[in-house]
Amino acid sequence: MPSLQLLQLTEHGRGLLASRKRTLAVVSGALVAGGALAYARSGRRRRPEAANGGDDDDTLARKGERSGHGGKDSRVAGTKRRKSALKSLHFLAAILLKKIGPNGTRYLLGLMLTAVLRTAVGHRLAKVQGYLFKAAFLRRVPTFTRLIVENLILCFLQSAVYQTSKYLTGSLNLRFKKILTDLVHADYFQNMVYYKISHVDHRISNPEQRIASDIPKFCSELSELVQDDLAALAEGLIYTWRLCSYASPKYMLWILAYILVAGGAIRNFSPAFGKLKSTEQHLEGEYRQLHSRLRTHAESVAFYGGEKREAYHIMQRFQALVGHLKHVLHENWWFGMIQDFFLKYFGATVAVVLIIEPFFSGDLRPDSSTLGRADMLSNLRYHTSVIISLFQSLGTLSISTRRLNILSGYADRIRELLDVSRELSGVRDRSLNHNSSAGNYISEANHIEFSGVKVVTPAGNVLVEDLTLRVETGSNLLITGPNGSGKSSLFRVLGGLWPLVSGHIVKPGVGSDLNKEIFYVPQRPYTAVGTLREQLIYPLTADQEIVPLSYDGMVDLLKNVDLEYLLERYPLDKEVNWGNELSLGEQQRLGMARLFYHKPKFAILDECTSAVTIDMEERFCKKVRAMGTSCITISHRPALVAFHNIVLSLDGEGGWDVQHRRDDSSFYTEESEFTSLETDRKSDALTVQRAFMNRAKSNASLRSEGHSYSTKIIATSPKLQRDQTVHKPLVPQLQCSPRPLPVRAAAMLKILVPKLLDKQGGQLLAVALLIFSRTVISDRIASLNGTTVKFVLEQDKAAFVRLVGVSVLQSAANSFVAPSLRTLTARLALGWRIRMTNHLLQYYLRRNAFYKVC
Ligand SMILES: Nc1ncnc2c1ncn2[C@@H]1O[C@H](COP(=O)(O)OP(=O)(O)OP(=O)(O)O)[C@@H](O)[C@H]1O
Repeated sequence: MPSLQLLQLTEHGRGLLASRKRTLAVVSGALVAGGALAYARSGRRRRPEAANGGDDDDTLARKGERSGHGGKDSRVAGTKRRKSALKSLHFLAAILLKKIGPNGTRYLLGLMLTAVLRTAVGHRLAKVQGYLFKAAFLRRVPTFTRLIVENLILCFLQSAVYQTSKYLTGSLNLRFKKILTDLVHADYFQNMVYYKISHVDHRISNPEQRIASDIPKFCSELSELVQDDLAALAEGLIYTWRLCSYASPKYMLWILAYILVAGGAIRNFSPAFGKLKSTEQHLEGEYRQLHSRLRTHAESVAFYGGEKREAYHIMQRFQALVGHLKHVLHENWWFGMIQDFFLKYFGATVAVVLIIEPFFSGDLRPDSSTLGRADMLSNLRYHTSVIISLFQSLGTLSISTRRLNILSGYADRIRELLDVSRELSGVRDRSLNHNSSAGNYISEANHIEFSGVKVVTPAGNVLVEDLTLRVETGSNLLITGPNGSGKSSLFRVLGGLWPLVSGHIVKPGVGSDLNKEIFYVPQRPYTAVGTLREQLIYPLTADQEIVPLSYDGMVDLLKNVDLEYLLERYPLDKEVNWGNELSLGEQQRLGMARLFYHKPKFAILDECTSAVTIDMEERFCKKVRAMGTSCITISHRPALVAFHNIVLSLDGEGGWDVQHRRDDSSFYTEESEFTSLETDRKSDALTVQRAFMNRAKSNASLRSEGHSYSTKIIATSPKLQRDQTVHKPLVPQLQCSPRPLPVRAAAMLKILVPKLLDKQGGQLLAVALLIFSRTVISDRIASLNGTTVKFVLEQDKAAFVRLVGVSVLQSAANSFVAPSLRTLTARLALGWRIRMTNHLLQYYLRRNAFYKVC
């Protein structure tokens, strides 16, 4: 803004200005025309893209956006969507305010206080800087020195208050994050909602993205908005009061009128930023999910050699994300031009008029004396600060709608997750209600009983019809049937993972987690990352143990399943990713040891011995029996029939039958009333049953031999001498000798800008050109401000009006250059992201690198 130095503009300078004005007008016109042409072209380019179709979410989202400009229906739908998103924002804001607590309240109050302090310090600084102008003009050195010292102190205070305000904003952000994350977790970890969301409900595609990314972004943007708006409110109020007290209130009214009209006009153009943000987060989530899937199934993909297929899938998702990001950049670009023009640059011209007007005809008009000119400079400096601060604060408040719009995009996704989680966490409660009108409920008893239970998949396929079966404590049930007949699904219903659609279930431990009384051992037991001890006591944590598991206890448990060598291989406190390091058989044996530790009343063994030796399977069954635990075993192995006194056979088409072992070891049959034609699947089930009957006899003779074949082999084999020395890893470790910085920078540059004349190089040059244009325009604006002061001193109204015209042109040029620069920089960043991703994926998906790095 005005400076003393600029007062020294000469006649020659004015001449130069006149010729430059023409140049500037031509350049501005060219830039605006170029911008309009580029916009029209990019709009045309996008249309065929959409016409080509592609059913990805991005295209759909864009279709939705665009159709919003067309049909009335879609406009109504757009308005409804926006309203619902804003409702979500209100909903979350109400929760945050309710749960903010004393600490959060302190942060909020602190932010209010710092906002007022910042304004007060800023106001005093504006005054002091005005006095500085006056002291310099009158050459009063002692006053000037005192003011410089005060100015320095105020600057320090301002930076201290600003940093405090940043700290408080960060703390408020953390508080918000904690409240929302706790709230989501409370339902998400209740009643197996985390399972139901992805396996049963399917309304929410990637909950982890919403929890780990949407919540932090929402909280960070909300706390920033609170800080900015509080500061803007404090500045708005204080500067309005000041302006009205030393000049006329009409200036304030003009500013307000301008901001309201400009803000209203901008709002009409605004794209649905909330929806765009929501789609962006959705696509980011899908892309990340594919990467996590690859990590989880790295071994299988590597064995199949499926990296090309995976790369294709990942790149497809990445392309959808990039397409959407480009669309967002485009929307930001054209909207940024309109917003910047009205609120920043043309607003600045209006501000200049409001700053200068009282010096031509108002209360601040200078007299011709030296003191009068000095006063005028001082007032001009102060008045400029007041008007600019008022414009800025009202501008900040008026763009809050746009920021709220973006926030509502996150809010909608978070609220959706909260609603679905809450709904799913309440499902169990309905079936726990004994007076359920539907007649389906779960109640407590010492045994397990199914009465008229129907098992239906989330897709609606009936697997078991009207099952009636009772398993007393002490008896053991074997469940058999062809693949996909619903064996595991029966326990999904028993455990409450799938809803009980009809019938009555009785089981111990109702209302608590499945594992308390009924312990589930799956085929691939879940092995959490942690120490060996943590695997054995899972899902308990050390502080939940009633009697802590001692080292000797661990040795006993592991000896039972021949895994004691793990104690030698892994130090006790070493955290290991057991799922990656143990074979399936070892993992199954670890799962058995876990069962021995928990000693539940009932154990559901879901093909949990499929990968261990027959000998180990027998030992396991005997041990479980000796523990007094009743087994409900799902298995295709006929050998296991000897350990069970009930066999339930499912045919996968709703039918079932139960065979009870009599004391004489023969079975009698109890069939379901549900009969169907003798299909292939039914005959499969019969074959399995027959095999059970035959194996039951042969197993009895085998058992009489005392020792199994494998036991003999193990007994005669020499004992393994375990070498205590530490072996060097056989897989070569990555050599990480750090390369010098210039070499790394050169390598990075080679990836990011391989050629100066390609697309990225061109963008880089365009950014440089735009930065240069911006500097030229800023320089012109600075000269213009100086010239303005000169015209005020000379009271040359005609020259001032001409200058305002030039200022409008400069504003137009700037409102093209600034958003274009932002967009181009963001496009450059996106281009580099694409390059880096392609470069990394090329190596990551080659020669099974994705498997090796895990
Ligand atoms: N989340 C789900 N949504 C829809 N259908 C499912 C879901 N989970 C399982 N199913 C279907 O339910 C059927 C029964 O599955 P289940 O896992 O109970 O079979 P199973 O008898 O244990 O088979 P297997 O012997 O192969 O382990 C299968 O056809 C399966 O495709």
